[in-house]
Amino acid sequence: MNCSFHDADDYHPPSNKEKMQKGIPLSDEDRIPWLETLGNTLRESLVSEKSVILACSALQRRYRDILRSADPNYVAGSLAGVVKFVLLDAGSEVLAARLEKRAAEGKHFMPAELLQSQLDLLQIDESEGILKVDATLSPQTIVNIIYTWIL
Ligand SMILES: Nc1ncnc2c1ncn2[C@@H]1O[C@H](COP(=O)(O)OP(=O)(O)OP(=O)(O)O)[C@@H](O)[C@H]1O
Ligand SMILES: O=C(O)[C@H](O)[C@@H](O)[C@H](O)[C@H](O)CO
Repeated sequence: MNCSFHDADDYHPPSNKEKMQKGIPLSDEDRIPWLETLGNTLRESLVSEKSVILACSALQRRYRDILRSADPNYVAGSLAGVVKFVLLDAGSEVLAARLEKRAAEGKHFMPAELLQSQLDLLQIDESEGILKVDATLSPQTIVNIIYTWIL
């Protein structure tokens, strides 16, 4: 897609990762500075009109607004800016199975037991215009759908 990519997990301070590893959900105090850092990272691309993709669990509208404010022309409360969101949408059973497999392979710090706390927080308002893509499709199909939507 000819743009830079960031994984939000790479921006968590060690204290956040240690907390999650112990099975303790993050609080807003843990998340807000992390989201502000992510917003600053996005802004570095957006100020020079470069496209950038961030993979991030921005579960709530207020978290997404911090990322929306990375748009140099952001108007508080507006949904019309350049920052767009895509939800990789799957049921809790699919997500649990994937997380358990990933954790068992020792590939990730996030234990599957934290899934329910994440789903409890997930809030997607239709008015936000977020693209929902079925995350059980193949990765290539998912990319094609997103690419077509973004163009
Ligand atoms: N479209 C897909 N089809 C089948 N398996 C998938 C698909 N997408 C991801 N997975 C699998 O699901 C697991 C979680 O994927 P991944 O680690 O990329 O998720 P993530 O979005 O980065 O999650 P997190 O937000 O927890 O970091 C991985 O084991 C991955 O192989
Ligand atoms: O805000 C949060 O609670 C965290 O960002 C989590 O969402 C994890 O980092 C992620 O799910 C693991 O990849």
